[in-house]
Amino acid sequence: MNGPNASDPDAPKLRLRDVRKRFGANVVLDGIGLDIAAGESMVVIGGSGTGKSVLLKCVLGLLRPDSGSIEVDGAETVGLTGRARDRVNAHIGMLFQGAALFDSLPVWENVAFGLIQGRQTSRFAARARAMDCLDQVGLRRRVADLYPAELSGGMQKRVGLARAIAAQPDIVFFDEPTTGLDPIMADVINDLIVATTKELGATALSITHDMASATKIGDRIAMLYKGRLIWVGAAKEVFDSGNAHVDQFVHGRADGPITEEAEAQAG
Ligand SMILES: Nc1ncnc2c1ncn2[C@@H]1O[C@H](COP(=O)(O)OP(=O)(O)OP(=O)(O)O)[C@@H](O)[C@H]1O
Repeated sequence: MNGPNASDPDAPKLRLRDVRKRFGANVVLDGIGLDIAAGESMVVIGGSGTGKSVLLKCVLGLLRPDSGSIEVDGAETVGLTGRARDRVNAHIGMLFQGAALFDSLPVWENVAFGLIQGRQTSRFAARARAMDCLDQVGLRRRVADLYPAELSGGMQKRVGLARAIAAQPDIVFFDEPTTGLDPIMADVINDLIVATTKELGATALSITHDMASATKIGDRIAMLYKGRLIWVGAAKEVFDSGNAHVDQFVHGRADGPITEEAEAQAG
């Protein structure tokens, strides 16, 4: 599937350049640069409140960076509004933290929501596509007519994943996809994320602080700390990065430079 501007086939799928965002005195993103190749899976890790969600919202256009550039398929997206923004976001699927399903709609309509709303797909065709997606995430067809409240947390995540892939996006965002799941269910969801994005040939951008998830779904990992990406490398090298901050974070150690700097700042 072509992106919103397929004129530059050599451009990375996503390119961030010197992206900055502050809220008053709180500098959250302090010059983020990152290229994500087509078909690549990039995971951004970082502690609570480091700005992972702000970064994702900037790429989606829900927040406008103060400065910097965010290109999709070589075309600038910062500042796009209305239909131009919708055209970019039509290429993006999103699995929200907590799945964010509509309680009042049955499962299949949750999955088909974007197809029916944005793309004028008939309800008949949308239901058929929803059924295929539910199959892909391992949910039985009888789940289609249940309501989200009738499902376990793991099943709700599967429905959220089915919705994220329903429109066959070429970019998929995963916002803390394993939060709230037990380790076994988290691993099932990680496997499904890998399988479904591969099947689509999609580019993936995920944010998480779950290292098991990051190393399973990421080709590369970037660590966000104090507004900057302090390390970007192959996922398999993250436990051996040679960076003391990354080391403390990925091993979950109470002691280390992150704690020392936080204490110095507080006191
Ligand atoms: N709309 C907003 N207005 C003001 N401040 C905001 C806004 N959105 C985020 N922030 C601030 O930006 C910082 C980063 O928040 P963000 O939610 O991106 O962190 P995070 O890394 O996603 O954290 P977590 O892992 O806990 O979800 C926080 O200090 C937060 O208070």
